[in-house]
Amino acid sequence: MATNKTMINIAKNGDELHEHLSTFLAERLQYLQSQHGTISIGVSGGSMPKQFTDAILSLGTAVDWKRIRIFMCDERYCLPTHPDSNLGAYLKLFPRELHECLVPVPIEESVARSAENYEKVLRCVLLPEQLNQTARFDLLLLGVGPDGHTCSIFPAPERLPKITDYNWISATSTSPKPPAERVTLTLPIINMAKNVAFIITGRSKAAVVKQMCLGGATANLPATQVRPANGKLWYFLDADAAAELPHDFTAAAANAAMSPKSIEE
Ligand SMILES: O=C1O[C@H](COP(=O)(O)O)[C@@H](O)[C@H](O)[C@H]1O
Repeated sequence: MATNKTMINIAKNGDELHEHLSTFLAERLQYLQSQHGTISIGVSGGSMPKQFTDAILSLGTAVDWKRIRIFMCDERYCLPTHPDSNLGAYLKLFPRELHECLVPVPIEESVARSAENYEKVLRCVLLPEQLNQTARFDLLLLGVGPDGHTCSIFPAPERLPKITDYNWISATSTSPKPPAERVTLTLPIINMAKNVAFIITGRSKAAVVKQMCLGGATANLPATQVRPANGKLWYFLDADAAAELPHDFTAAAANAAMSPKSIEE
């Protein structure tokens, strides 16, 4: 269910979605860069690499790249050179001088070992001095599949065993969406993030979006379980993804100015 921490943006088309996303990133990064330390951003794969890259690169020198670390919210168990690699998609789109901002998921001898070592990377970068704290990402950008998966958390999450010390990262070898082997953030660390933004486009997502915005959380639709405990939640939708929202809901949201609009429960 949308809460009063939920902001909804519905774009008429791809250009407007780009504008919404660029404005959001500019505002969030301006705030985060006024704070101290590294800025940790998690990004997703699929359709997001181009959306995110176009938006953040459009901000030019407003981005303090030397403080930014971009993590994969999930990764397919393959090398960055493989066409399935989420990191590989960003490496192709980011200018070479910014590649050092991209934090790879270690691809080890097994997908479980990759998950274990990725959690160690997170502990070192996100919490160098507070190892027993839960890592709080500054910003997570999530996609959603038509089946309600987000990151690589698919329906029937028993696929995701606790395999790492802190359970911030898990792995699956039975992803129903190829490739089968993946590493992923878990819901506990997702829901500790300070800011979470879904970027969802396409008519195939409309039913899931309706459940995410108007229905309750259910394990059958993992994206509905993303409810940042002390963070803010944004939805960046195109008209197709918002097609099953009530007309007045859509109208109200669509009338919003560029800035996000609080939607009361
Ligand atoms: O396989 C994946 O799918 C989801 C959704 O992708 P989309 O192209 O439908 O937006 C993506 O968020 C995730 O990172 C990826 O591994």
